[in-house]
Amino acid sequence: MKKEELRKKYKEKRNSLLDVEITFFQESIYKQVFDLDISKVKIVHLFLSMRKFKEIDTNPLIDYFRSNKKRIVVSKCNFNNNTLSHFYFDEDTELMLNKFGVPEPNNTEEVSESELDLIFVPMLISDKNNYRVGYGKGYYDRFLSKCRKDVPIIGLNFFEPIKKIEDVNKFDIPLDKIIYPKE
Ligand SMILES: Nc1nc2c(c(=O)[nH]1)N(C=O)[C@@H](CNc1ccc(C(=O)N[C@@H](CCC(=O)O)C(=O)O)cc1)CN2
Ligand SMILES: Nc1ncnc2c1ncn2[C@@H]1O[C@H](COP(=O)(O)OP(=O)(O)OP(=O)(O)O)[C@@H](O)[C@H]1O
Repeated sequence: MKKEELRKKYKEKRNSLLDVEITFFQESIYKQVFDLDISKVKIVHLFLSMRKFKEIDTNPLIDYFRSNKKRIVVSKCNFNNNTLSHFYFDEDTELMLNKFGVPEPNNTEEVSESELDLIFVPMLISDKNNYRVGYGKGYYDRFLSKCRKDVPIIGLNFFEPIKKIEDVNKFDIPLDKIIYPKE
């Protein structure tokens, strides 16, 4: 299937998940994140969920990384050119919802892509080659192209990867790992 069709299909699938399913799936996803080796990581980039679209709640992961003395970085959307800028998200950082419903930090220090040591990315679906489909504006493809090449990029999703996204393009960057509910 192609991205456009996959976007529609997986938006619908996610919307129809029950709260109990989401809770169950998230527990499995969190456990797998807690098993990652983070000994060399200082700065973790995470997304803050669009709750209206039933994205994975990343708050427990933020708590986990903070309690392990990692600094958290989150993004702000630049709507004029579909790029992201990145800012520290500390315990006292205020958040405001942007026009997409994504929480964004207010008045904190900007961080360059090269400083990030571990990156978690949202998605609608991925395939067995670790390519992802997002909301189709290229925010994450532009962002990931600027990160250090040694940095693990980990996708989080409620759904198992499909066999193949048919219309992968030259901007698509494959992820290093996809975490989805298992066992
Ligand atoms: N939590 C989270 N943050 C993220 C992403 C994400 O998938 N999840 N993104 C991943 O790339 C970027 C945001 N991408 C988005 C692209 C489109 C829409 C969206 O709602 N589009 C509506 C039209 C909204 C409008 O223009 O007012 C639509 O397409 O119907 C939302 C987010 C950056 N931040
Ligand atoms: N690094 C880049 N430089 C210029 N254009 C890009 C880059 N990455 C992606 N694009 C463009 O952005 C558009 C959206 O890309 P794509 O369909 O892969 O989005 P997506 O990965 O589903 O969405 P998102 O990254 O927002 O979650 C495409 O037209 C693509 O050509």
